[in-house]
Amino acid sequence: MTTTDLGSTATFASQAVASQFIDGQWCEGRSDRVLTDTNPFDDSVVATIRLASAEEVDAAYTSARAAQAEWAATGPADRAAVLRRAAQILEQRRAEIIDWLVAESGSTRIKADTEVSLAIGITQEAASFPSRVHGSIFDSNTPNREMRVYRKPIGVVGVISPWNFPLHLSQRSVAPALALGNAVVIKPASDTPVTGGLLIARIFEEAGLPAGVLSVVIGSGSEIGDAFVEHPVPRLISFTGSTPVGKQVGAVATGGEHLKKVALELGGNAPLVVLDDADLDAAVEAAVTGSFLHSGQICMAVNRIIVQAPVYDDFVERFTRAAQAVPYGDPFADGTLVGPVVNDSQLKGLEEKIEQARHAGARVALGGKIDGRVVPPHVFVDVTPDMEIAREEIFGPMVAVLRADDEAHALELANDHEFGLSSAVFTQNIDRGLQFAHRVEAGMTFINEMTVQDEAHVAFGGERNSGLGRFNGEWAIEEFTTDHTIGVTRLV
Ligand SMILES: NC(=O)C1=CN([C@@H]2O[C@H](COP(=O)(O)OP(=O)(O)OC[C@H]3O[C@@H](n4cnc5c(N)ncnc54)[C@H](OP(=O)(O)O)[C@@H]3O)[C@@H](O)[C@H]2O)C=CC1
Ligand SMILES: O=C(O)c1ccc(O)c(O)c1
Repeated sequence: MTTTDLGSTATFASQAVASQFIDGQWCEGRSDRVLTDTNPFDDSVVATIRLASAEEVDAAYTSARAAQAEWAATGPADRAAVLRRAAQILEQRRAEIIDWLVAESGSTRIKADTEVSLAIGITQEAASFPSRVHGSIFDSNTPNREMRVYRKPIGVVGVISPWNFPLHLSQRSVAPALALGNAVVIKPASDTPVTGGLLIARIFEEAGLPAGVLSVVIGSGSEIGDAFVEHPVPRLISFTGSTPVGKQVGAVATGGEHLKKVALELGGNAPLVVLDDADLDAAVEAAVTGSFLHSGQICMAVNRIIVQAPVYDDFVERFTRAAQAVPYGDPFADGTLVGPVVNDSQLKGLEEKIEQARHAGARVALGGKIDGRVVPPHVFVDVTPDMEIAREEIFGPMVAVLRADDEAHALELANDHEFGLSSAVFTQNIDRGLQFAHRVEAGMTFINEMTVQDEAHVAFGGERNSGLGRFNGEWAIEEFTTDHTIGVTRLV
């Protein structure tokens, strides 16, 4: 049972949130479709929301454009104060937010608590941005002229977020964009309209963000997605989700009538490499958490464990034993690491992956009976790189273990996929680890740590089909601002 009544009243911070939030108003959508938002563990209804039509998308962007100039002109200290208040409110309402994340997205309490901390971290980091933005002045080759480069907000940012870390993966675009003087419209995933957007609206409403600067439209990507992306107002679309949809969003954003920037954080297929001099206890612990936290529904999750031959059998035995002890089931229960997957579509995909892996000849070192949407941790060993379980993003509580003949073969296996987001290598020789890490084709590589890492002041993002751009810290300042060169000539 949750400690917060999340029935059809669907409230957060004493505000009914089962609606659209446009230009500072909580209002009904005008689509003829109603979204029934359900708990993936027990199918209980957590909210019912009439969806937005393209008209609401237009109203949200129009109000954002109208409000943005005044918000950008707000002093840096005042903008920073709103972000700091939002971080305080996130902390004050941590328990209620955790209940919402568990009920709406099937998050375990451990993961939900981590996600609230991540969202607070990026909000606090964003609060430092207003005073960190600066321009440059250059001497000119033209007499009596000065060349000035002003760093300005982009204008209006459209944020499309996924269901796996709905609060944080919206907030890590929304908070920096707002802090830097932009206005924002969020379209959260249909599985998580409240934790992916409407909670954020309520938090910034309470923090004193002026009306219109932030709006949230609830609608399905297939119905309003193109209208949301190709609208003339947004100057940047910040998308987090699958690679196929991300490519589609990128094509619409750059191929439509109104060209705009895109920031894409897409899929992953993280390798965790165990070299022959690794601390196996550390490698096992990191591989378990990295593979099974949030049922593996993380873009940085360990999908492949690549183990150098001399330690392969020992690692497989220890890892399988540790995976067997992973608590799975009711996400409300303290200690659960593996709760339900988010919806039947994801469940079907995982059932197919299990069959494909068995059929391809992978040995099932650990499995179990699926109960509802709870998939027990699965470990496939003796996997070869040609198998789909090694090539495709898994996004579930399962992992493939591959044997490497030597270090060079381990690197070849680690890079043998289309993605390039996160990765890890275990060795007790740091210089060996660094040399290996530099040759991994990824945006992030961790030596002697699991692959799921995110620090608000450090570059986050991927290479190849894992996306375009970086989040966090100075990289977010770059992403959510633009340069305006102004030449100043004094007539003599
Ligand atoms: N890198 C990451 O962090 C994540 C990766 N994934 C990957 O995506 C797969 C499926 O997850 P899912 O959530 O369905 O991811 P999707 O990529 O399908 O959805 C992500 C977001 O994009 C929206 N969207 C869908 N179609 C369009 C469109 N044509 N134009 C604009 N926006 C659109 C979705 O809205 P709606 O929900 O209404 O469809 C959602 O808000 C997972 O199996 C995993 O591989 C998923 C989540 C996070
Ligand atoms: O894309 C993701 O799955 C994901 C999850 C957690 C994070 O902190 C993050 O930056 C990305």
